[in-house]
Amino acid sequence: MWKLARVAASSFRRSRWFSTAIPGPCIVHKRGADILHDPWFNKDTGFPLTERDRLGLRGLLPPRVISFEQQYARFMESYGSLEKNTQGQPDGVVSLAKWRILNRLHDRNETLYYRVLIDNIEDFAPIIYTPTVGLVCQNYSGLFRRPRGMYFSAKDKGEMMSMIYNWPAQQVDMIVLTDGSRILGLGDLGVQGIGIPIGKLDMYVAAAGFNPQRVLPVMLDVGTNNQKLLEDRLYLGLRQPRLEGEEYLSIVDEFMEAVFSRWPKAVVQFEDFQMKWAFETLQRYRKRFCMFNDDIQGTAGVALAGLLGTVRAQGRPLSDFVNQKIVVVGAGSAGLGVLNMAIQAVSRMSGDNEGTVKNQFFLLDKDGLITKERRNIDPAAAPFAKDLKDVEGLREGASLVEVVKKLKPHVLLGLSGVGGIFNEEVLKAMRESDSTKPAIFAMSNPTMNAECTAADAFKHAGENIVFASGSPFKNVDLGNGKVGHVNQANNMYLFPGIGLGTLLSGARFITDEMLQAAAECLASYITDEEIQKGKLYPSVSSIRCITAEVGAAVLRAAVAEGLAEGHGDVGPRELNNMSKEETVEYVSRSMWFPVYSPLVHEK
Ligand SMILES: NC(=O)C1=CN([C@@H]2O[C@H](COP(=O)(O)OP(=O)(O)OC[C@H]3O[C@@H](n4cnc5c(N)ncnc54)[C@H](O)[C@@H]3O)[C@@H](O)[C@H]2O)C=CC1
Ligand SMILES: CC(=O)C(=O)O
Ligand SMILES: [Mg+2]
Repeated sequence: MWKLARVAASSFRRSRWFSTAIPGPCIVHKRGADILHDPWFNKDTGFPLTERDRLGLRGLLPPRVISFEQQYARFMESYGSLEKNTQGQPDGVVSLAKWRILNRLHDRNETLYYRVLIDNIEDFAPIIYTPTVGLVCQNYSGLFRRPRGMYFSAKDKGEMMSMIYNWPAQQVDMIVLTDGSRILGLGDLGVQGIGIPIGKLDMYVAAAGFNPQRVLPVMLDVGTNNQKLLEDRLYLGLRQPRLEGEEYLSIVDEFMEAVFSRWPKAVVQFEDFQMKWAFETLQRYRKRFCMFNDDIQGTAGVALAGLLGTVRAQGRPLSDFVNQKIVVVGAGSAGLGVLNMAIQAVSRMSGDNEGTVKNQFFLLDKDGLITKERRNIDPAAAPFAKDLKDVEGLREGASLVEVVKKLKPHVLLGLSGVGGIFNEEVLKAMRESDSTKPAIFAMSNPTMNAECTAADAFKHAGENIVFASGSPFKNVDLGNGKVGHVNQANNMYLFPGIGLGTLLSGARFITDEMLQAAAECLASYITDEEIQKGKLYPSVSSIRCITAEVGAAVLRAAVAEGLAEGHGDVGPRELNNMSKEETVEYVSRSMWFPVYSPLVHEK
């Protein structure tokens, strides 16, 4: 407990780098107890006496004023005690207990909540984001205490244009939307998937400095095909099968029209939609609204940055990327998104057309290697299907182990959602890889759905590998003082910067060039020295700095394309005149940082 409090105090000081010296006032339209019950404004015992007088709070709180620093230390002490008291209990029980204590703070005092989150992001991201958020979604109906975000259901058809005005904030900058149909690797969780937009937006606030008063998590409840949930008496969503076809699309259309009619400058992130709707909605909206699909586009950029890192880890120039044999396991929204972006990168590097560069990529789904012989092939996967003559010795539907043994790939990348499919035999086969430093990316979430554990990867594939996983694993002790470094290949390195850069640019659409700029920025963030230590991504603890760089790269790409219309007082001309460094500085300065602002009441 003592140790945690010490760490907390020092990180508290470190984080002040971001704070403004004198926080500006904040206008509040309520008084008295209503303020104490509003987590956006509540300071708990931290209200100074003068403010208590001004806002009608005198007598509603114990008399002593506790400083922000003291409140912070007190929370961290409680958290430390909880860690101590739950030692030895099952992981799931401990994680949910940690989530509960953080969630209670979130519900009560957002300023303090986001401050502890920012300062301790490496420790808390696994609780508010993957993997614990998966467990929270699975148990959401039982855990539910207070609503957060908005719920639009199939029963709200025709009402959304007015419903959107029920949201209390005047301005919304960032929306994360899900229909709950593919939550991490856990499948259809219906309305319970709301935990994902909430967790993603927590990362937006912590990593990109979005003002929490201007973010909105949204659940589009069109039913669920999860029989267990339909039969669960506590289930909080619509008890009906999912809408399909035009009926489904008309609900999403109505929601998008409603959002952009109230907040024309908002950015919308689509998250955890099942594959058919992920691609369809991206195509349908990306030229009409300012939106992107994180699973397809954010993941692709993070994976590409990691793949370029593996080329550097082999001591080869980036141009050697075109010679890497890459096996992608999982032909869903994430796997296909990665392939599309990687192929664009190779064709840019080689100046070759995309038809020939596809040769180095191999794609498997639940039925094995995808070749042109595949019956009823999904149209989105068809461009990556192999000609049998190009995979001599392999057959349509060849198993993963057959493919790895035959091809000796440089990279094995899993986005299948299936825990443990990189089994001992597959990992041992990677020892014969043609690479001097084979790479294993077990990117599926949450932890139990990872294609392999970090320990198994180093044990079976050898100590010489580079390893990355979607959810965090601890570094692996290889003995003799050696450490197998674990990277977290998760789209959280990019989506906050994509959202922030887009917002500040004022662009009406998110283009491939903006996304590519984000990926290239992340790829170049890591130094050669770090790469030599097996690091492909920077530490999560520096996520605000990374996001500032990524956001600036996205913003500059929008400016270069002539799409930037500016944001607030900063117009297109000012953006155009900013140097690269000035853009990073501008993005950093635009980040909200949690401090108690003086509250001023206005009727
Ligand atoms: N690390 C990260 O940043 C991200 C990770 N993900 C993870 O990727 C996973 C997949 O996501 P989506 O592509 O959206 O799902 P999806 O449902 O669209 O696709 C899953 C794919 O895996 C294939 N598959 C299933 N069983 C298989 C098996 N035994 N062998 C080979 N392939 C198999 C399916 O045929 C399908 O093509 C999820 O677990 C998700 O959490 C997704 C986005 C980002
Ligand atoms: C990280 C993420 O977006 C996913 O697993 O779906
Ligand atoms: Mg996702």
